[in-house]
Amino acid sequence: MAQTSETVHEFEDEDQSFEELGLDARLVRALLKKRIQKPTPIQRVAIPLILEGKDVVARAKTGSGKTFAYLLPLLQKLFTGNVDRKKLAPNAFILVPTRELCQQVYAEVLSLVESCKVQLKVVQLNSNMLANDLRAALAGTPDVLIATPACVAKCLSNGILQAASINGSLEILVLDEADLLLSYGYENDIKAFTPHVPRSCQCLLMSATSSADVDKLKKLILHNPFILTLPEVGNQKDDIIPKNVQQFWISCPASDKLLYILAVLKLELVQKKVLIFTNTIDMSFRLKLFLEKFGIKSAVLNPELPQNSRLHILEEFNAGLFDYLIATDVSQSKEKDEAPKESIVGSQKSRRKHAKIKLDSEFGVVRGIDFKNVYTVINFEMPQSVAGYVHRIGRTGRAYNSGASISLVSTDEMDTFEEIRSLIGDDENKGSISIAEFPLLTKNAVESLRYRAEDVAKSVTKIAVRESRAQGLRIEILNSEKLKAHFETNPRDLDLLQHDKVLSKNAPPPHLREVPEYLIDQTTKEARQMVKLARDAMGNNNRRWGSKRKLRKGGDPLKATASKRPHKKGVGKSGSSDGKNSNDGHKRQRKKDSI
Ligand SMILES: Nc1ncnc2c1ncn2[C@@H]1O[C@H](COP(=O)(O)OP(=O)(O)OP(=O)(O)O)[C@@H](O)[C@H]1O
Repeated sequence: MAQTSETVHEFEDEDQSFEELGLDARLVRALLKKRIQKPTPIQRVAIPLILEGKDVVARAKTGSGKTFAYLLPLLQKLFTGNVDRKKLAPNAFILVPTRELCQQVYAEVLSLVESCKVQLKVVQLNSNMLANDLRAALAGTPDVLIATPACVAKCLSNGILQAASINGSLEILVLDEADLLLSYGYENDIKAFTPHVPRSCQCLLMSATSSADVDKLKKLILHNPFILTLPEVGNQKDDIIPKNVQQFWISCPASDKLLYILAVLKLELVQKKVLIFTNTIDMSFRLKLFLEKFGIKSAVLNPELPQNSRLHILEEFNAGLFDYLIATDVSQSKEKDEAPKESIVGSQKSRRKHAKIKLDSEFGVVRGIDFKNVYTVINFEMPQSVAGYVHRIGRTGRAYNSGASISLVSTDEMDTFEEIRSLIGDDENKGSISIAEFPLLTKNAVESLRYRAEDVAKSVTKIAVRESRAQGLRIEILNSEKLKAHFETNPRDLDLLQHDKVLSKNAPPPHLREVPEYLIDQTTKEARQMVKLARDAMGNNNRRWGSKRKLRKGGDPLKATASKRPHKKGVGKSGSSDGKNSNDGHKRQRKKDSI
């Protein structure tokens, strides 16, 4: 396919409104309902080009609003164009790498279509659906299809979608998270599909990083694309992480990671909500069990769980029903390659009886998923690539909200970390872009918790992990069935199930729920107080674009202290204890705006 490209460098008017970009009034109103007033830079450039019918390759940072950058003009074209009611295949295909993303994009499209009160049929398909269900979903030919490439390939090979129909109907094709599509193994699926994409079809390719894979896709699919590389994105190596995310790291032995994360969380040195990444499912459960002994409740998210549960966990976390989510990033672990693997449902005996449960190869929580209001991302285990790091950190600081990340780096992980650091940019002059040592955690603070942490860590044995993993899975399978039934009648009910249930057989001992004041040194107390003040100053709400509300200057303790390390004086002994544990008083509330 022909390959001429044009690069857009300048994005003049920062005050341009959605109307000025040529967006339909109905869409503008729908956005206002979501409290979205002003376009982001990528939206300012991409929307007019897409409305003009240009092929576009857009590369912009994580969380920069790429989804609306293509969705808004795509929907407008379908609203205002002459939709062919007799067509035999959808007019628009949106291909994404994971089911979670399918669901997320689907929900976004549906809410816009509903708000705009237009007649458009939208479906999402996944490759787990039976041929009959796929056929039923495609009956009456939807206008927009959201699916993984594997699912489209399956529909083609089963004759559920006809190549000729696609060729006759497809007007817009979007490859979202293009930097991922090939690494998720969809190359053959995409190759099976592209010959049927008509020459006239407008193709859009969205990505957060540039890579050989993106180039490959570009060559495979696009005609004369406009390549959008935002000035703020540029080509510099250090600019792929939003500037509003402060990155920190802590050096610690692998065997002390539980102790360090306990100190960071229990001493309240970071802001909530917190998203913690591990590389294996077992490690997620180990961490969950460990933390719950100290009264820190968390939910785990991994590819072993049924899809309903995964979606529900994401919804609940986004709605603010719990503050700590431990996500297994299988893209960074061997577990990905081991799928399908044996289930660990139940005991050894019952395990033999159970069929194998596959890890879901279309699972992905790291990339593209729009976690709402995550302030802190913690790499409990380091990702194994720079791209993995960028996408994990990109789960905070979304939509120009502020955020922070902390990577716990052991000696074994130092090489990877150095590589990440050199690619992300880590020199003195780059200020907040560099990955700084986490300044709020003192050696004393860590040591004060060592005895308790080591004691508890010993009790979280391999068997305990296995059992709780099996129990967690059992609960979620039950949940999943309930969810299925329940959501048919109450699609928006979030309160049915609780995903951050305690899995330990024994209730957490009361004395571990509180850290006695005498154990906390003065520096840590001050750091904790600063984090609390910052949280109060922000109302624990991250800012949105277009909002007049700004962070109080110097209100963020990490910014204030990133450059100066705390003095490591002796442990302050104070007999007083306010004994407050934010988890204990945590109220399960529904936050309306983030559903
Ligand atoms: N113009 C806007 N003003 C305010 N918020 C916005 C705007 N556009 C999008 N958002 C919000 O910003 C968040 C991030 O958007 P989106 O998921 O599209 O980012 P992304 O660039 O696709 O990120 P990633 O590369 O991680 O997938 C979403 O919650 C979205 O609702």
